[in-house]
Amino acid sequence: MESCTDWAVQAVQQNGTASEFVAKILTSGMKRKLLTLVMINDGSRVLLGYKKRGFGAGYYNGFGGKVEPGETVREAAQRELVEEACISAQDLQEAGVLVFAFDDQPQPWEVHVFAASSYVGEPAETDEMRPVWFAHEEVPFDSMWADDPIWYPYLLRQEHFRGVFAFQQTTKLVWNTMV
Ligand SMILES: Nc1ncnc2c1[nH]c(=O)n2[C@H]1C[C@H](O)[C@@H](COP(=O)(O)OP(=O)(O)OP(=O)(O)O)O1
Repeated sequence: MESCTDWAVQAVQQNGTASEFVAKILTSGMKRKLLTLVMINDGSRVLLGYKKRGFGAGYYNGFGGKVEPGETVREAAQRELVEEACISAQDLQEAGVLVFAFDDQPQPWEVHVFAASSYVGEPAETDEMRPVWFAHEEVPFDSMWADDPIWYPYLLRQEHFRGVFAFQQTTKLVWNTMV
């Protein structure tokens, strides 16, 4: 894996930050952890999964996870969607990239977000996720990661986005910028 994305490092340097650890983590040349996130959007609703276990348990989110060795990011996105929601996207499009720096995780995370409007299969509950449709105006941000309300508007407008987010103690969002 490469060191952290240049645009994220530049964004932090140009905008400054209240959180010293963000600059330190992103400019240290530390390897990043690659993850995926797939958002199914039928034009008026999004399909979210209620995370039943593991990282982010208790939150609604898109479907995704770590990119495994030997996989492309796109292959990982398709695999995670099948594993977590039992569906396969037919029109997977790159929607944006999110970089997360944590004060309590050893590496920055780079999450590649994809959007799709059509799929094969029927969304079904798995060990990890319970899928639920939400109207665009009823997305349950109170039960989601704190960064989500910042980039969802771009996703719903189908505008490509890149964001950098700093979290303390895993879930407390302390700084962000959209690039
Ligand atoms: N802050 C934030 N906003 C939006 N989405 C996310 C975050 N943090 C996150 O981790 N995510 C997303 C990115 C991934 O899609 C998942 C987390 O993946 P995870 O379940 O840890 O990965 P898996 O590979 O499925 O893990 P195992 O269960 O197999 O260990 O949340």
